[in-house]
Amino acid sequence: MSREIITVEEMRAIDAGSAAAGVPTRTLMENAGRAVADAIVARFKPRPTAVLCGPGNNGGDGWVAARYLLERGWPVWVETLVPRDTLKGDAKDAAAAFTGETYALSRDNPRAELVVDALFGAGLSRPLEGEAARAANAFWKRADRVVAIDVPSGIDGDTGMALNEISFGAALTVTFVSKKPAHVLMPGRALCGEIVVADIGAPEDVVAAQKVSLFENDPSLWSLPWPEPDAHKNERGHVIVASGGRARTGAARLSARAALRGGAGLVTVLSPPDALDENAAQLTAIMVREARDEAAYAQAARIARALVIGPAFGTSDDHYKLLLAAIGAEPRAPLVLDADALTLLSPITHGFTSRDVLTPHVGEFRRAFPGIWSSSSNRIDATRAAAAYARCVVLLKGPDTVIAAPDGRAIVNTTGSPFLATAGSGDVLAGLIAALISQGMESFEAAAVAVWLHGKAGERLGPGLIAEDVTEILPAILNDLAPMDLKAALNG
Ligand SMILES: NC(=O)C1=CN([C@@H]2O[C@H](COP(=O)(O)OP(=O)(O)OC[C@H]3O[C@@H](n4cnc5c(N)ncnc54)[C@H](O)[C@@H]3O)[C@@H](O)[C@H]2O)[C@H](O)CC1
Ligand SMILES: [K+]
Repeated sequence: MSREIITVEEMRAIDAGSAAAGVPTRTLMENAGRAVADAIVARFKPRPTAVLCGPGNNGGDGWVAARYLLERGWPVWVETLVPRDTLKGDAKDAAAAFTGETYALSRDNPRAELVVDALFGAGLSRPLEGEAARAANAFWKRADRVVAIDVPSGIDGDTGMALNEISFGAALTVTFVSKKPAHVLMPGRALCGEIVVADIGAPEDVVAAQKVSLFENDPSLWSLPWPEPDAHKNERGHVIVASGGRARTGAARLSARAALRGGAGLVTVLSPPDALDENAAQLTAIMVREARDEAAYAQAARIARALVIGPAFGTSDDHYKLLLAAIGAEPRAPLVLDADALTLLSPITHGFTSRDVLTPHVGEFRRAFPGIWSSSSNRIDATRAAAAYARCVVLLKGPDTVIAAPDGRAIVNTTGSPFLATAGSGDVLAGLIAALISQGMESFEAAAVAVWLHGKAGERLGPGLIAEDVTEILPAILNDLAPMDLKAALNG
């Protein structure tokens, strides 16, 4: 399956391009409606089904789907938001071809056990109101009975948000060509249920002409840096993690352990003198190095293959100086900056490099990039703008983590579980990113891989998860991803 995500505007361009290339929009609509009927028939047994049709082409898809369901003997009828004779273009043709029962959308209609939501799709331009809002509210708690065409009506295709918080929710959403941002961003993703992406016959070159640079995270987008059979630990990179002071050291150790599990050959915790014993007492495979002053942080930045600063690091003026010493070292390792490092640098005015990674959650992002946050309509645009502005990789954490590179590439992650929202989870993520960078991955890809693995760990662990578990389950997840020849070699 294609992992590309296209915007509503790109979808419109594909629509127009298809028509210009000889595939009429009426054909696309026919294919779209049939794909919806196919998806329904494959998942549900015949049952009283209402197709709620809106005024535009989303409604048109609904009329086509209703026709195919009727042809297959389903007990199906249409409930239309606007009189059939006011429809235009393809939707008018599609409606004319439907011979089954048709009602105006209202609360007095026969009771449906399945509802196909074909009210609004890509053309939603204002909040749901009137009968459409009433229907959305009526089915809000019955998403298990709803199949949405393109997006659940009320959800903006580009943002995944409902304009006035009124929308449908669905058990199944059938969309066309590729997913849209609303299918990967929250709350849209959660309101879509299962998502089916149907091929509706848009010519491949027309789709390719959009030069999409936004993707849903998936192992098909990257390859992990598996060690060669004769690998030496020095080739797998050295990650250094800066520790906070006394009684603030756990976060750095979580990060460091994740870096080791993530495949870094060597990992060192860089410790202030007062925390040296505390760190040393709890580390074995991970090394500890004392760091007294700015020179020590600059030195660490020079010798590491990736340097993590931020987890419980500290936010005093002295910490600011240590951070700047590391940033200013030349040459220096890529930096993974999280938590306190972001606080120290906010609002960000500093230019980084495309090898550096900033990993803010929303609160940190707003402080780091206040202007960008307030002027962006969704998390993808915000993260892309931040990456371009700071000239580094920016990873905006959340249930729909977005990773953006300064060149405009962006990935939205959809693995994960709410149980990852726990103490230390972000520290583990930062360490994992550094581990992958230290093994030679490009920072943008390293960030994408780390988020994917972190999310998978969350899915496998579920309730009761603590940050330490995320690190400890990595071998199982990595083993599943290992190429067959490596697995064969491991198994003798
Ligand atoms: N692009 C493709 O390849 C295909 C798209 N298909 C389907 O078409 C819709 C998009 O259709 P469009 O006509 O542009 O938009 P809508 O049907 O979503 O609605 C537009 C219509 O509704 C009015 N409107 C907008 N918001 C509201 C509101 N809150 N209340 C009342 N009225 C509203 C707006 O002014 C327009 O008049 C896409 O999602 C696909 O499902 C295809 O058929 C297949 C090819
Ligand atoms: K819809």
